[in-house]
Amino acid sequence: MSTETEPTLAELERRATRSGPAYGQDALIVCDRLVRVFQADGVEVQALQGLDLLIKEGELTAIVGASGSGKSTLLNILAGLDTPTAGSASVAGCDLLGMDAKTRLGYRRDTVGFIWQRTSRNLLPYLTAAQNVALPMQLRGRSRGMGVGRRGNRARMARAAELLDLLGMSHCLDRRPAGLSGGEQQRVAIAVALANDPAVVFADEPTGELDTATAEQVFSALRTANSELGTTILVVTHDQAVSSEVSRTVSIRDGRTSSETLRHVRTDENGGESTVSREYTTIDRSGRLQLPPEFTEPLAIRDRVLLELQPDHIEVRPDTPPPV
Ligand SMILES: Nc1ncnc2c1ncn2[C@@H]1O[C@H](COP(=O)(O)OP(=O)(O)OP(=O)(O)O)[C@@H](O)[C@H]1O
Repeated sequence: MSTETEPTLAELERRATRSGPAYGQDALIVCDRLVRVFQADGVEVQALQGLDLLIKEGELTAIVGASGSGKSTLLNILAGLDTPTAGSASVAGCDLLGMDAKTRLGYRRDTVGFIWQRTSRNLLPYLTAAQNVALPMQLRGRSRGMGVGRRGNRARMARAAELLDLLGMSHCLDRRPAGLSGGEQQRVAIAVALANDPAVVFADEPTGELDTATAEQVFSALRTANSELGTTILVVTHDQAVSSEVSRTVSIRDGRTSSETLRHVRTDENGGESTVSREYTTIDRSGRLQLPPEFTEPLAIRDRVLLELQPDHIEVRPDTPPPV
């Protein structure tokens, strides 16, 4: 039997604090070792296998991945529609695991906005574009100080018109969804998602039903919302080409983040602008690194590799027999 006394809770807390800043303390969205296991016909499916993700306030990020990689599972958790089996997730300081039904409702109404792939899920067919945008403000009630009655209604319609104008949709204020193209409907849906000034907007395949040119217009509206209003936006899609539309793309593979592409605009000495993109591989919180098949396959790397620390990089070599 051990003679050592057990550390007190205060001591454990002190040790935890001493180990440095908390994971993701400056991020708006924090996913920490998220696991989601489904049971289907007696078979266990691990949709998320310890997914780590940090998103800072003001970022416009796309999550991409093949079918079945876990994108919808992640989005459902972040949207407050599902809870993880293990791990933790928070959005704008809201702990997504510890919410009761009332808090969850408030979270979905005030903290986050949604754009779904099916336009019919985003807009009510019997309301005009402006009325659709005003509706979430009305449902939120008086808390935002827009007042009640006619004055409140005027204030809501004015804000709806402002948002639609920002997204290049001022010509559609009084049209119902049936009188709008698919791309126009999605741009109105962006205004609806922004109506209550949410901290984050989640978009699930928002351009899935659109052709390439129209999809570009929708992404341009998302970029405007991000740059003009500062709203953090997370788009989930299986379309890898979306990388050219956003500044950060995070790839998911087998329920974990695997790689990232960051893009930024570089200005040369003559004022000319060009876009530079860089690809990164993600290291998870345990130091695990996923080597992409484009790197492992040509070198026949399989079970293990040789690592060598250099002053400014790490060398990764195939496991060849040592020289005799
Ligand atoms: N409710 C569920 N019950 C059982 N298995 C599920 C459930 N939801 C998702 N899965 C499984 O979890 C894995 C991840 O699914 P998910 O829908 O998150 O992937 P995805 O990347 O969004 O795919 P897609 O692009 O096709 O929508 C898949 O193997 C899927 O079959």
